[in-house]
Amino acid sequence: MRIDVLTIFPDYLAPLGLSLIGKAREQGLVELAVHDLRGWTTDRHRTVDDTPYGGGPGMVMRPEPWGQALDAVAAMGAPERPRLVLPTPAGRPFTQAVAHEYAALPWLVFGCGRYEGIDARVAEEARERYDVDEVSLGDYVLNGGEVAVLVVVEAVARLLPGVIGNAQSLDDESHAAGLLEAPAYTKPALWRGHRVPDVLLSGDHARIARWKRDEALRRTRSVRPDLVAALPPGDLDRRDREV
Ligand SMILES: Nc1ccccc1-c1cnco1
Repeated sequence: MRIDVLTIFPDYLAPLGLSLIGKAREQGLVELAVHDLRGWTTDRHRTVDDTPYGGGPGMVMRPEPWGQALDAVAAMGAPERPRLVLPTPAGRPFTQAVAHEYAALPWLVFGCGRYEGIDARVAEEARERYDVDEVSLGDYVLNGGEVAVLVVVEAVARLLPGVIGNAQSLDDESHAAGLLEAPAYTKPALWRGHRVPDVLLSGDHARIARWKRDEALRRTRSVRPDLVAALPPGDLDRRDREV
């Protein structure tokens, strides 16, 4: 997978060179390039923002540098047509399902907005050369898209074959099968008066699997009833409904 990131703060993306992603890059599973948007400005002050039409506080990112930058990046991998991912509070929710969707794509280009956002015509015009996707990580406000890109890249890259050592662990994680994962424990069996649930020390794999399923359901019902409601009807058996 090829990943390009456009930002006015390239150093913010430095963590993508560490551990998991760093290893994926060494293994040639991910090819990453971070581009400074100011490289496509033409004035002495390398201006990327301006006052908003219609008034209002703050500044908006100018369309010209974005247009030039997106032209240049699209040309780097032509004739492939990349997915342009624009993190924004006004986007569709980024979920594990979207992470899987992205992991199946050959080329992701991320555009990091700052200030009050990017001139709306940029996403509109980019549709000529990109499949454009505006995504939100949640209902809160960040100062820019860079941290959102770090989250999305990690969530996607770890799904690529060979990046995570034990692919099995991907199946048991929260959101993997639409439920939150069961509580996890390790040694010692007794810690400050708190014991590990006996079933986990029983060696009875069928009972352990059932306990994990029950706990996952119980936990999901408690903190994310919306996930239980969204499960396909066939996913919950009669016993599940009694948990
Ligand atoms: N608040 C933001 C500001 C700039 C770019 C993305 C966001 C964002 C993405 N998901 C939630 O917020």
